[in-house]
Amino acid sequence: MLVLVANLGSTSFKYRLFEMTDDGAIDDIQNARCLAKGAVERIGDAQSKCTVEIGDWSNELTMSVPDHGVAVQACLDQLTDPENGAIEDASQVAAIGFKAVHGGRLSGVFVVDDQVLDAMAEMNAAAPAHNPPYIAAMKTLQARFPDLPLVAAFETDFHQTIPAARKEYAIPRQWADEFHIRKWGFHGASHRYIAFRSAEILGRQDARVISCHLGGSSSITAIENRQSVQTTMGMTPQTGLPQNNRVGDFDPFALPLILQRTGLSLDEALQELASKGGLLGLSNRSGDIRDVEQAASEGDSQSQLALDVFIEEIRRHLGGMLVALGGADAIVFTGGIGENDTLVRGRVCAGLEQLGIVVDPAANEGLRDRTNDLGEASFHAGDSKTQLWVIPTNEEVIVARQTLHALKHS
Ligand SMILES: Nc1ncnc2c1ncn2[C@@H]1O[C@H](COP(=O)(O)OP(=O)(O)O)[C@@H](O)[C@H]1O
Ligand SMILES: CC(=O)OP(=O)(O)O
Ligand SMILES: [Mg+2]
Repeated sequence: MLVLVANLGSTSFKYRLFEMTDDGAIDDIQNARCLAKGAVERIGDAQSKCTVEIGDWSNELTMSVPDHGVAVQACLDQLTDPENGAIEDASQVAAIGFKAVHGGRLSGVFVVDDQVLDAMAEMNAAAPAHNPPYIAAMKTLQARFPDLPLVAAFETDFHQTIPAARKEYAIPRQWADEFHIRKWGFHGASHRYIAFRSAEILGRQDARVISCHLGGSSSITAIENRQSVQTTMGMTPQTGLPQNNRVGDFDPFALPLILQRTGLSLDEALQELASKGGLLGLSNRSGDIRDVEQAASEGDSQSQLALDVFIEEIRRHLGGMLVALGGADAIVFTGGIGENDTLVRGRVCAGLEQLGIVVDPAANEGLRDRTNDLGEASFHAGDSKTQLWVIPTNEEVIVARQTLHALKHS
């Protein structure tokens, strides 16, 4: 059975086509053969990088990809390309699984129908960078392939195990009960993959792991017994760490002042916080950490500050996670920044020897030369009580297994 997985990130579009030969459990992450994968980075920029790998054939090109709709179309064209494609036409695919973000009252895995689309649309204002492109992509695909099941695996699902004391806001009770205002948490597919994969690497199911997913969007999750017990994102993916261009944690009582002084409406101010905040707002240059680091190294003080705030926020939350878990067996870095950014990893883990966290700087610097075939490597010193790892995330395999599970059991 072929399952196509679509992952629409805040800055990217990624897809993988899997061949699934079983109907086993969601945690059977080694049991899915990837036939094709592709990605578009820096969506919306003049220069988006598009990569594709199908069997032995691979290609990379730079072009303008203005939005996720164009990216989804390009993926279908690549997959069905008569010369290098993986399939002749989309009817060979049994289902498309989506790494869907916010379903509000719906948290779990669902075959997409009007009710699912309505629940997602109710959350458009809460997840403006994510839900509208997902809904658009789902509607386009529904219209084009009416017989093809679409499955939404919501990111919030993995965080259902967080205890009440760590997910309730201190707000009037009625708002929480009637409007589902609480910390939902996101990046569930990525943190779940890290939970399963780190348990395999550490050889224990009961490990205490801190998963740092740092990318266009970033969040940290504390994991115990392969379950989420604390996370940084809240009611919406705007909260927690500063994101590429979204604000992160912020005091709502600053809003009246902003409205008064700028003359913006509430909607306009929220739109700015969700598109001109984060690394972009702080640096006043770019939401991409590669640009921010480059500018900081050339002496741009605002970019340096953006980097420092990002790192301090990661460390603040890391402290909270370490206390929640009573210490960690491993800290894992993943996502576009976590997997690639030596400087961020080194600074996040620096000076924590008293807590039993000791970096091997040479191992961190030379990590790329030591990875296994999944791109994984550790960078802790021999006397570190906590292991430090880079584990490239594989959100798509989690969604593929969830999709298979939903099809077999719906
Ligand atoms: N080589 C690199 N060094 C540092 N950061 C990188 C590198 N490659 C990608 N990134 C960062 O990763 C981000 C994309 O991460 P990703 O997890 O793919 O994002 P998302 O799914 O949120 O769109 C980019 O915005 C960029 O800042
Ligand atoms: C919250 C979320 O899913 O983030 P992204 O896909 O942008 O990494
Ligand atoms: Mg992502």
